[in-house]
Amino acid sequence: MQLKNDLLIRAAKGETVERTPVWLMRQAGRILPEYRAVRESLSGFKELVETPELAAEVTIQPVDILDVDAAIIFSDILVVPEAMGCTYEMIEKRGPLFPNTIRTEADLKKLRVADPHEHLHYVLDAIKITKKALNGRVPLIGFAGAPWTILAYMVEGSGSKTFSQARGMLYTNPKLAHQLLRMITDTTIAYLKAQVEAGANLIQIFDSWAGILSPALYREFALPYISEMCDAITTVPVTVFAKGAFFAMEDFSKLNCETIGLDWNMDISKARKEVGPNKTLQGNMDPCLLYSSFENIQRETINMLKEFGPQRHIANLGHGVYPDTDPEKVKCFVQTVKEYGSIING
Ligand SMILES: Cc1c2[nH]c(c1CCC(=O)O)Cc1[nH]c(c(CCC(=O)O)c1C)Cc1[nH]c(c(CCC(=O)O)c1C)Cc1[nH]c(c(C)c1CCC(=O)O)C2
Repeated sequence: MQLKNDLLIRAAKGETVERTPVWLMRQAGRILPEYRAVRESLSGFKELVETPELAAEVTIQPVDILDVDAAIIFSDILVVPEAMGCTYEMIEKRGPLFPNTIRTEADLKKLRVADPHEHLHYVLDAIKITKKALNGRVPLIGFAGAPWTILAYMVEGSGSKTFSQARGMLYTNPKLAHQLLRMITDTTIAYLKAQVEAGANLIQIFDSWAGILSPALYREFALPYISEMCDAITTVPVTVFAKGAFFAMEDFSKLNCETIGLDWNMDISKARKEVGPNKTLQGNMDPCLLYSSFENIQRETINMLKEFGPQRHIANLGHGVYPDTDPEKVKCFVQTVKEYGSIING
């Protein structure tokens, strides 16, 4: 189906756009009262993720309410470990918890390379329902976690400031780490291909814990698997967002992907030099700006647009929007990009 608003796709491919496209990581979720209303009627987060009609509904909410240029399918990166046989619980106000972590050869033996059509059909169904309901209004983004970030949760068993168990495994049992990364990568490639088949117009890979690895570990345990994933997705643009990986920008320039996401720690002009002219950059406003006044949001957003320049930029935050952000402030960010993104282009 022809997209009515294809700014995101054209910007990703480096085609000329009349205005910078804008969306927000974690736009579907707790910032919206409409999301909380759907969520409260259910037993928990997982029920929402696993009920395709409801996942589709909350996917479309930010398109209607925030007026963003893309939808991102409502799901989680943790559905992949679950499909592999390592289930998680989402504990209210605390985050994910894996009752059975993967730390030994015996743990690994209990896992499988998942078949997305068998074990992740609910996400594929949600994509199909969303596409139909969107009727081409905006592109739909599919996503998955990068293998290192998924390993981090499977080994650690929960969120952590240091992920010391997971990072430790890279030194104490690199062979086991590579075996696990292999299984995650094979599962994720099949899963992303199935998302594209179901209708995803662009794929984003989230490497949320990239920044806790040394450059050497990142090159051994993270980059090769991301590179493989980029090579495997050939029919839609791919975005790689590796939070904190300022040290890997030159490596990213060689990836077979269209867009690199930047967090707010990264210097825009330095990243542009290192990534080169042939990739689109996405980001990178500090989510905390949205706690500030409307005037500040406008001013800083315009500064950001000027720094990135009119082409090969997708406006976004440098990480997911924080749950206690006022949706009116999000709208201000989106509207500022929409207004000034064309003036700067013109
Ligand atoms: C690391 C990571 C996770 N999940 C995700 C990442 C990568 C992005 C990042 O770095 O933030 C990705 C994700 N999670 C969710 C989405 C939905 C789509 C969107 O971006 O709008 C996406 C893209 C929904 C969610 N995923 C989660 C919620 C909150 C659960 C709720 O509704 O109660 C939502 C809306 C829960 C979740 N999921 C995860 C954690 C650590 C938590 C708990 C902390 C938190 O709440 O943010 C794992």
